Amino acid sequence: MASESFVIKVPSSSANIGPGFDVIGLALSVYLELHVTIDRSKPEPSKLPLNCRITYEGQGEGSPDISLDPSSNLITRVALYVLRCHGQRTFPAETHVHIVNPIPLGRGLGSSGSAVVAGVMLGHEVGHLQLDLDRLFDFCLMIERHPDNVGASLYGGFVGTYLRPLKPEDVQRIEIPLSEVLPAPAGGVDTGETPPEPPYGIGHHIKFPWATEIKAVAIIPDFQVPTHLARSVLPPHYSRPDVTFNMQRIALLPVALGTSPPDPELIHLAMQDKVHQPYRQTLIPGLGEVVQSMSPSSQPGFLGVCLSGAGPTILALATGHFDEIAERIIKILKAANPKEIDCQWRVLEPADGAQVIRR
Ligand SMILES: Nc1ncnc2c1ncn2[C@@H]1O[C@H](COP(=O)(O)OP(=O)(O)O)[C@@H](O)[C@H]1O
Ligand SMILES: N[C@@H](CCOP(=O)(O)O)C(=O)O
Repeated sequence: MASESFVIKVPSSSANIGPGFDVIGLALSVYLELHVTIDRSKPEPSKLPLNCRITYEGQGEGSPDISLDPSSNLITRVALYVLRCHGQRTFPAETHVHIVNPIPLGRGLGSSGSAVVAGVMLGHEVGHLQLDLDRLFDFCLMIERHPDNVGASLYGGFVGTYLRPLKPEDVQRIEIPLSEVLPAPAGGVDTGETPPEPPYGIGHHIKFPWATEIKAVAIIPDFQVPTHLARSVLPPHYSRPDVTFNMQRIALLPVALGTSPPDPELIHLAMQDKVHQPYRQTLIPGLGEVVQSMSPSSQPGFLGVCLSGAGPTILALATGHFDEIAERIIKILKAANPKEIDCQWRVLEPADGAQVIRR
């Protein structure tokens, strides 16, 4: 085959949906795309680093967050990890990856989870590896260590994710530091070593139904909250009443969001959380007030509200009156922020999982 081209399309996600911290995820209709071309027709060896050229358009274009060096870019580093676990040291000559990314970075809409899924699928496709989706999930989980956002982006829809009990030696393997899984820069000194392969069957998912009347209104402030920072403010231990509170709600949530017509009071109750949102309010001024002040009885069309992923995006679920809901939330966020902030908002739908499109 002289040349090959295909598109990898991966949805964004909203993780947690209130009480489902590190468990529940919803794939959303904003998509990261990789337009990949492999030109095998040139007789001489490729002069490209790692045989790969990256171009990029979209969120964060030109910023240091998005490297165009294949040994540093998150997507191509992840692809190289998958390839190297299968005895392939570089991309096939000459590989061009054009990234089109409308997912805002560091806002809690799963940009990094989508990038990891896209990277795993890229390695899988260019290496012609023939792995199934569950094995691809294992690779994603060696990098993004919580399964909710990558699970939603890989499998699509509204999902519950969980980690299987692993053998002691496999537990040690999934705790290998990220720096060993994805040495940076990947193309620096190539020791020729095979990186640590994921154990089989690390994660699992289950798809929940989603009532078609329910839309997701994403209110996206114009500042970033890196996920590692939003995780660092969480306590190491929780009180029994707080854990019980979340377990009671998480037992309701999939049924509440899958039942048509939706019951606004039940959904509002089922989206409450005491495990992560109260602690993250310190990073997202106004979050507490949004959660406490919005209710179905005072806001037509409104069902419930939560922090999207690690934030700062706020996700309201609603059946209508989207503009009024978004404007009310934006007003609260603006009033609570000491600095002037801007917010964009969008009405999104649940999305299908990651796909490879060949024409
Ligand atoms: N398409 C992409 N290509 C390369 N790197 C990306 C891409 N999307 C996200 N990233 C990396 O992930 C970081 C954001 O990750 P994170 O803090 O987890 O926020 P988010 O909530 O958006 O996932 C970005 O700063 C960037 O380094
Ligand atoms: N469960 C994680 C999800 C992080 O999602 P992201 O979209 O912010 O990357 C968390 O809440 O930390």
